[in-house]
Amino acid sequence: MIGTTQLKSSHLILLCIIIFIAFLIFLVKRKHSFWKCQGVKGPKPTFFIGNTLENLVSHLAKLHDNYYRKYGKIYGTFDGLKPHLNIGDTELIRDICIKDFSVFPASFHAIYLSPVEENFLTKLYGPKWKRMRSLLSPTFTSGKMKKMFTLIKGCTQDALKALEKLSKTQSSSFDPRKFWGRYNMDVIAKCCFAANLDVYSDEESILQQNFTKVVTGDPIRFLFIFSVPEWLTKALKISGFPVKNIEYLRDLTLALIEKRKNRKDKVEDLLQILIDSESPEVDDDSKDATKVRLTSEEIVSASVVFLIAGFETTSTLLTWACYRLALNQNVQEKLFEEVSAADVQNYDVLSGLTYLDAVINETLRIDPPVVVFQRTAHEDYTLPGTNISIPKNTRITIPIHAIHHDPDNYNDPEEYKPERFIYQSPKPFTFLPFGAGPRICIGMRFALMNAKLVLATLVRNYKILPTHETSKDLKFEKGTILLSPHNLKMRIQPRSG
Ligand code: HEM
Repeated sequence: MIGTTQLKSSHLILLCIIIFIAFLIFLVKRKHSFWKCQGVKGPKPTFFIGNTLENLVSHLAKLHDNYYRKYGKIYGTFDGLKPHLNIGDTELIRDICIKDFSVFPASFHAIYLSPVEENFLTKLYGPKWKRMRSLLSPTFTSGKMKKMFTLIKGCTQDALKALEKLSKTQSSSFDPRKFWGRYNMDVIAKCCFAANLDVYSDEESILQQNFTKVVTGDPIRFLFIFSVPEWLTKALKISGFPVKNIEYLRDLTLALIEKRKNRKDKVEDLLQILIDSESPEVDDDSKDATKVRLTSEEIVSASVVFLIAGFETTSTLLTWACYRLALNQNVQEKLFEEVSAADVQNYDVLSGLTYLDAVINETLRIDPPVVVFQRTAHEDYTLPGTNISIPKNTRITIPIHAIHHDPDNYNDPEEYKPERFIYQSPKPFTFLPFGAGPRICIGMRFALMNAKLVLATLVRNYKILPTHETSKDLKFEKGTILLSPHNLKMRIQPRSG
């Protein structure tokens, strides 16, 4: 009798477990049929985790290039159970980034944020973003860029000295990624933190170590945040960047701000521009704009975000420019002709060099340093001209690399041809290295000025050459949204002597 009762209750438990598992499978399958039901193609999601794993095991550029080729300009993926839409259609990109910006005001999704990160421009949206963006935008006008040009010229001269040393070594071979990383750290340390670092020495100062930790980040942590549901990162309090190192930079900047307040002579750097910055406050309820300044804490956040957003992006651009010039000696010679006949140390002359501009643009097209950018829907939305509807909080990815390599957008997209930027302009929303719309990269002008100056200086003085180790079929670093080449080597040869 007892035996039969036990058997019955164990059967009941087993039945409950089976029903529960069946219900779970049904629920997951239903969630994962979201795109199929709307006729949107895409890679098959893995049970429960969706397409998150692919982000970890392959590089984002290659992954999206494959999806784009296979499924077309609109494809659906899943972050866990959450639908994620990927859009390469230029009309829809315009709608999302500009026309319906109010529906898509945020870029990378805000998750758990440490106090300094809370004011990062990249993370803000709505009125807070509007205010911060309008306070920071005047920092990058051409007048301000001209003022900072002298400071960057100093960094370029130091880079030239380091290259001279390098060219005297037997192999004169170097890792461009490492070299441009050092150069760019020097630029940002001088412009944002008034710091003189000995970047070309092998010993790292404590400040440099902190910079390195903040900019290198942790790819696994980043991808985790990028891919998993928001509640999980919030619950685990996983912030995007190493808090201890960010706090070190905060204390340094706060001390600098105090010091600057008591100084009569002004230094022409980004930090000073931020301290001096004034702009009409954006107040949706009032038509009377009042002048406000950035608070010290906001200046700290701006300096740190400029370091994070500007450091590896610009050095990646310079790395690819060297690679493409080394493999395309005819392009390099044409560039040499232009820059050797011009006073590249003059801001206006440099800005007017058409071939240099085309070389930089073609490098940004073929090897965009940032391979995707994102928006998040803050309301339910139906994509114009389609029957595709997305719920509030859906993330949208714009696959920059895939768009730049689409033969519908560029003839012979795999060929490196700077001329294509001289004789015609790209079709709207097909050239997106700095994103698009009101959230377009705020540091674009600074990055271009910096990259043009140092590249022109390099090409005037040295020939960039491949080594036997320079592969034509490079591998990329995984776990990053940057297009970082893996294990790249290059050689330089002085032009004179
Ligand atoms: C070649 C160099 C660079 C590239 C390729 C690049 C690319 C990008 C891209 C793709 C975005 C996203 C735009 C969007 O969502 O529409 C972005 C945003 C941003 N970038 Fe850059 N960037 C570069 C250099 C810099 C520099 C030098 C700085 C600062 C000094 C900077 C600061 C920022 C900031 C603060 C944002 C966020 C803007 C906002 O959300 O309002 N970037 N960048």
